[in-house]
Amino acid sequence: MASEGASIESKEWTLDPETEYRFELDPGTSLAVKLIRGHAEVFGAELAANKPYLFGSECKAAIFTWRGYVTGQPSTEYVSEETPMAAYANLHIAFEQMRVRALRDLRGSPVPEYEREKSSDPPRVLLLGPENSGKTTVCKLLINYAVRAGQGWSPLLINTDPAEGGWAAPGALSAAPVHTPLPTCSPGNPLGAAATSAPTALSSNALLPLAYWYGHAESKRNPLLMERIIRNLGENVNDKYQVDLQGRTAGLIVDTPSSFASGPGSSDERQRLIKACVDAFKINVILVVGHEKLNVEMQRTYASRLTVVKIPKSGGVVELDHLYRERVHNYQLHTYMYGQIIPPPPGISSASLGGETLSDLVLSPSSTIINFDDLSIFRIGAETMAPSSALPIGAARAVSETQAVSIDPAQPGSGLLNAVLAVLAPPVNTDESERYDEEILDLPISGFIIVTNLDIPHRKMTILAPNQGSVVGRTAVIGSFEWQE
Ligand SMILES: Nc1ncnc2c1ncn2[C@@H]1O[C@H](COP(=O)(O)OP(=O)(O)OP(=O)(O)O)[C@@H](O)[C@H]1O
Repeated sequence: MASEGASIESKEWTLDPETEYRFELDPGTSLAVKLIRGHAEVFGAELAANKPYLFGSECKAAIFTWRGYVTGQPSTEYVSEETPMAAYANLHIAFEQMRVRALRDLRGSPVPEYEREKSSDPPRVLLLGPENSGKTTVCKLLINYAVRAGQGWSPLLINTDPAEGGWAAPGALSAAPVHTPLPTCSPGNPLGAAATSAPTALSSNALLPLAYWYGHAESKRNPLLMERIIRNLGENVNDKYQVDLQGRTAGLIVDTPSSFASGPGSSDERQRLIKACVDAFKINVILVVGHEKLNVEMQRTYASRLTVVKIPKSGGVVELDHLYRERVHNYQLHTYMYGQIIPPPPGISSASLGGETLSDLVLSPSSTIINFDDLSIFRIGAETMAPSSALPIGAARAVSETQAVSIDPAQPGSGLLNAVLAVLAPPVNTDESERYDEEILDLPISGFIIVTNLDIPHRKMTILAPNQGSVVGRTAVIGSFEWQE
């Protein structure tokens, strides 16, 4: 460990093979990491040598390495010799073999005798686990290893955790083919940046996600809507695979919310959502992260038709509390509008964020005044909604969970001020006879806006959007997320 100059606190760590340096950052602090010698990776994304990498926005992560050099002041830092990386690497090898068999089958190449009995299905993996079990991290790791395998795989990463945000704002469920390793530098961009909110010339930003708007952080708030979105994502994935046969061989990985594994919601609801994922994405492997009961439950339900594997939880996964999760939602919305801004620690002038130059990641949103009538705004279901199972026997809902209710911005209590709105893509089919009542639920998101001011007397509102594109005539949907700068 060595100190470097008066203004910065720097330390040098020498790590043994298969150990990791773990850190947790406090609000407002950042960390720069430079690899001096050997190989190192952050959740599967390799670090280039002699190049400072920045981490910020209360990032919690680990660098799995042989030799490193660290500058900054993490609130918690330590080296761990106990990691489940060997088990995760074995999983990756098994998935890689499945991909190779799928590609061989597609190309009609000869199959060796000892592999004749094996299936030629690519890995389509569902990750399940309780809160803070490291599901998202395992997904990222497995995707990054696949991308780095040098075979040109672009597996699909599907995020069904509405609290995660993924490539869109929190509240969205999304899917994207991943071509380059996903960086981890801030929880504001947990899965790397999407091309829709950042310059497309950057390699790690070339992600083009398909996203649907759920609008809430908890999946139990509107399970019917969740299920519908999962099925919509599944249909799109299957349509893609119909025409992209080679892309199909890379497989897919589905991250899920912790409420699928445990929690207060009813067990039937959980099971229904898991089944929706299994069916929609034609899952053939379920990975259960460190949860014995869920593993047994999944073995009982699915072992006859697919593989269920229990995998160890990493001791490095940090217990994230409610307040931290709220701050992360704010970071995500800020990042969506303004790009990824992390001031480097004192003494560090040139650093990169997940491999990209700092200045390339800054965006300037635009604030525009529009008329109330320029935008049709809807809410899906009622504002406060008890689950159907909690209604008195025989009682029916006034507004169903999947009904789109129009919102009048002029009404006091519309809930629009500071609300995050998802602007939906226009329907592909403009033929009136083909329109249907719940069409709005099946339209993907084209972007997000925030209502920053309401001028009811003049029937005008101010909106903040990441670009200057017009939203006049578009349809937007509100959820339960709010954001203020
Ligand atoms: N080995 C590790 N060392 C340090 N931090 C880690 C490690 N693995 C995961 N983390 C951190 O722990 C936190 C929780 O991990 P992650 O988001 O993967 O869990 P999860 O099970 O998906 O969470 P959720 O409860 O939101 O579903 C994240 O901030 C992640 O970066």
